[in-house]
Amino acid sequence: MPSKESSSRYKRILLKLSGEALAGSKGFGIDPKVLDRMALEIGQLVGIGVQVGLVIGGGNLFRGQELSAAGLDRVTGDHMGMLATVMNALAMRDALERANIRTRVMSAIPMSGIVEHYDRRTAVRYLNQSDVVIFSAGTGNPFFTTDSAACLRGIEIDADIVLKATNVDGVYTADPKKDPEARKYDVLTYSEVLDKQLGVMDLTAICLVRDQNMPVRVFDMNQHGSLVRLVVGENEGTLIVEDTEND
Ligand SMILES: Nc1ncnc2c1ncn2[C@@H]1O[C@H](COP(=O)(O)OP(=O)(O)O)[C@@H](O)[C@H]1O
Ligand SMILES: O=c1ccn([C@@H]2O[C@H](COP(=O)(O)OP(=O)(O)O)[C@@H](O)[C@H]2O)c(=O)[nH]1
Repeated sequence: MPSKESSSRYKRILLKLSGEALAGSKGFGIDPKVLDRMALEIGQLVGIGVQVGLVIGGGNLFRGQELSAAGLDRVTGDHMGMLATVMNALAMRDALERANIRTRVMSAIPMSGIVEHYDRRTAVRYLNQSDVVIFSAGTGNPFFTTDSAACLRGIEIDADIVLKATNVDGVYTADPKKDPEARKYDVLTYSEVLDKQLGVMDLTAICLVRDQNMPVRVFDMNQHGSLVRLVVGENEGTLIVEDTEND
């Protein structure tokens, strides 16, 4: 294994995992095999000295918008979605701890006896002692997404980059699942994402990272080893930054 500090281009990252990614091929719920593989890859980062903050979505269990379309009150649906992210966080903590990786779960919604309430200074202290910190319950507010939560927490903890692990291998000129002609970008600016309405991340999240100049990389974590490869400097996925000239 490479020596600490030497091989990583980042000291601290915020990794966003979609809830769907945890469901594996089943499409719903949590696949323990997927959790174990992700824990392994996250453990490799900790092993080379990277501090890891994690935000996990809830789409494998509940999404407020979908529940609302089915007739539920939207805010109630969003509360259910946020609670789903706490369940995913508990499952991920379990997998990480089984792999001997010290892990903390914090929640934006107080949940005494189950997880700690989110506190930025405490989170940074944990990260500095190499604990993985999972930020659950999104932003704590309805009408937001876990992409926004990931960008928010990434900015708050002063991460070097927000890494969005999703089910496509980057940002394309159009949705690659619908347009076979779509071409992948290696790098693009926040303004291009907004102007071209590239739908890989919600606009609230993109505006937040643009305003704080926080780089984002979108990549496919289903490709084994992609997380470690990009952290050690390989060109995985698509980088979104302020100015593509200076990258
Ligand atoms: N221009 C685009 N480039 C890449 N993916 C896109 C684009 N437009 C839409 N998508 C879709 O965005 C999806 C990923 O975003 P999202 O569903 O928010 O991810 P997650 O559930 O991982 O948060 C992909 O499944 C992809 O089909
Ligand atoms: O700050 C937040 C984050 C999430 N959610 C709710 O939690 C659900 C699950 O999150 P998301 O859809 O972002 O999960 P992912 O698509 O990443 O699995 C969302 O649909 C919302 O209903 C919310 O209300 N506020």
